[in-house]
Amino acid sequence: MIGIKDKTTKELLQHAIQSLDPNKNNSRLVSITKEITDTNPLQFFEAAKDTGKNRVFWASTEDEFFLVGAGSAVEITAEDNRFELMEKQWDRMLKEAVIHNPYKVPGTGVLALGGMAFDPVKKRTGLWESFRPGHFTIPEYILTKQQGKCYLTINVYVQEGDHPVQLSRQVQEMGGTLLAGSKRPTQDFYVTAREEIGPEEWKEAVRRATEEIQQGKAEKIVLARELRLKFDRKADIGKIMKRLMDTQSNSYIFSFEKGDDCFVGATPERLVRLEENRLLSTCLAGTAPRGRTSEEDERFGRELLNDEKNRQEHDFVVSMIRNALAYRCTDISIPEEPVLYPLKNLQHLYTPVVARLKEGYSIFDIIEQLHPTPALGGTPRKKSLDFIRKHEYLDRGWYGAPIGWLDSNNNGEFAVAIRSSLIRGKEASLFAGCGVVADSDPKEEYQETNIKFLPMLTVLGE
Ligand SMILES: C=C(O[C@@H]1C=C(C(=O)O)C=C[C@H]1O)C(=O)O
Ligand SMILES: [Mg+2]
Repeated sequence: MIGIKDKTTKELLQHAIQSLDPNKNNSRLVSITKEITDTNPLQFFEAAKDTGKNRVFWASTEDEFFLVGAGSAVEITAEDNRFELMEKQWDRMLKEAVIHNPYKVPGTGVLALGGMAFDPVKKRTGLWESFRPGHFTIPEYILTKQQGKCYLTINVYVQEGDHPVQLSRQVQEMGGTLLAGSKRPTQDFYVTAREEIGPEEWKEAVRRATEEIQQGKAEKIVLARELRLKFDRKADIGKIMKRLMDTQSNSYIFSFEKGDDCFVGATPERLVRLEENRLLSTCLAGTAPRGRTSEEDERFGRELLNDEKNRQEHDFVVSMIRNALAYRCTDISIPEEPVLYPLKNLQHLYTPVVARLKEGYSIFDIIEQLHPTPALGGTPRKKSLDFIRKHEYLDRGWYGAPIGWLDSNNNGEFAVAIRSSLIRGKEASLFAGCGVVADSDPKEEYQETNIKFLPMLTVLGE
């Protein structure tokens, strides 16, 4: 990794191209970050559509933190053994990279955004054909907005024979186009059909899961189902992101676009945040609706906090995360009791986790260790995954899996991709699941998934 101070784009590119070793790997990433004037992330996202580039959007609404990426400078992908292979590709790429980033702000500089399949073992269907079991993109252009300040990062993969003057003009022009925003009006679209996939079969699977749990074969199994929508025209992703931003607070709002397919959502569930060695994780499980009045809302909240079944769902997550972090972290701090985590359509039990990551471990190690937590898989992990593979009538794809970003300064954040939908042109698949424990009632769990569909359903026009 080479760091250079105060150079122009042209000079940096020139330097990088000249430094290529023709006898070795004759290409490398050049990454240049500049602070820019205030820029609207959604406008940048829209402008990127006009350029025909694939886009990625990430917002942590709580911190007013935004990342918007356009295009792709480097792709990191893996099928099997994905954590190790992706980390190797990331490290190798960074070693060769020329990075000009004087700011060191989390989420600037060389940054990979992406995600992975929930279960690389389960047989895939055509639904998720555009999404690999592990896939990160280092976008060509990244807008970072953090604490009111905006940064533009340009990532270029330079090769021998590249012309620095031309290349510099080209990337600066494109940067300007993206920062100028889009004049194109967003497009309305309407739901024309709605289909729940196998609701009766799903309830039956829940019943079976409770049986297995009562027989002591597992303690918790999370089962998910799908709801399909059809639209009168292609769904406008920019419009969906805007609506999610307007309606879903306390969430991570995301979109990963691959051609006509796009995975979008607003998830409240942090898996891990790393700032150098300071680690945060979250236990989020146990659900109640929001009340119509503040009295009703408080009553639902109180009942949730005291409900044995929901507390059980939650506690499995807390103990698993505690154990998973034990070897890799010090100073682990977890409160004894959960608190409420209110969202627009529902409320959850929430326990925050704070720790320090030990030297020698990376965010990849932590994700590998944590995924899937009992919030999305179950307890014990292997037993619950076996049950899901056998009885869940759904290709989860990236639903329920870690999605997020990491940068070259050991910062990163990953969330669990729930409250989400895969948009495929004029169609959408929505996903929602429930933690099934010994005394789960299939009808009630079914109702719980109905509420969990709401954040996406409402922004898709239902
Ligand atoms: C599986 C989902 O959510 C998970 C299940 C919960 C529950 O059953 O109480 C609550 C939050 C998440 O851990 C989902 O939203 O699809
Ligand atoms: Mg539940």
